Amino acid sequence: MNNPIIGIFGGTFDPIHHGHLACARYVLQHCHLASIRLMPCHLPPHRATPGVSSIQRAEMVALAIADEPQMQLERLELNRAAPSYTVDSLQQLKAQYPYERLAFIIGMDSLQYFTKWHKWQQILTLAHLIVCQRPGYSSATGDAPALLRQYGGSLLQLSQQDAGIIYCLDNPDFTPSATFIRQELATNHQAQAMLVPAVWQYICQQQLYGC
Ligand SMILES: Nc1ncnc2c1ncn2[C@@H]1O[C@H](COP(=O)(O)OP(=O)(O)OP(=O)(O)O)[C@@H](O)[C@H]1O
Ligand SMILES: O=C(O)c1ccc[n+]([C@@H]2O[C@H](COP(=O)([O-])O)[C@@H](O)[C@H]2O)c1
Repeated sequence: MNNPIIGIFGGTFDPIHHGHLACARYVLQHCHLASIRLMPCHLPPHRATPGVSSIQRAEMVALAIADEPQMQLERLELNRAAPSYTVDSLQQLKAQYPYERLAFIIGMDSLQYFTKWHKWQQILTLAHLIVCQRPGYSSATGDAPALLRQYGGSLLQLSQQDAGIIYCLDNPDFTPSATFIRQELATNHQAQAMLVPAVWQYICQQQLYGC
């Protein structure tokens, strides 16, 4: 009997939106994971530091998943002053949960440049990668084809191996992006349809994103 797999869904979550939640629910439904831990990064490695603090982004994640029993907030990157490299977080999680296997969840846009990530080969020794399709991004471009030739595998392989499988989901399009939401909030002060109501209320109360 293999050890259970915990999903780790890292993100800037600036802010968390229905696309993130739809991905996480789809993964839970299709990959038989024990649970998913949503892990907001403190200092994103490959983009500018967000205007909204990591504590506020984490509070929005907590509000968004309050009614999702299989999802938890993972705070470990919030306390690290260094760039939020995934390899460091997975190492820390492995030490914390020695009997569990890990799967790191990303969108297809992230797979496109995965070989630029810090110590990316080591990431694949610590965890599987589960990749959600994302509108506008294809498995035929960027780093994806070479990575999938070398590491691509089935759900059965994912369930049987400890780490190192890249498994691509066949999910429908989940359209929201945080960039679009930030633009809508700054220009029209409207983006409720793409946000959990409690997150929308938090954004209004804290006057984030120009609201
Ligand atoms: N709609 C979506 N469909 C599939 N994957 C998504 C979607 N939105 C986000 N993701 C994935 O979730 C992870 C965290 O995303 P992130 O917090 O950067 O949100 P984002 O919407 O991509 O933000 P931004 O527009 O600021 O880049 C990334 O791996 C990203 O690919
Ligand atoms: O470790 C890296 O080099 C690395 C490079 C880019 C992104 N990541 C992680 O990937 C997740 C999604 O990143 P982002 O920028 O799309 O929100 C988030 O947890 C980041 O810390 C990690």
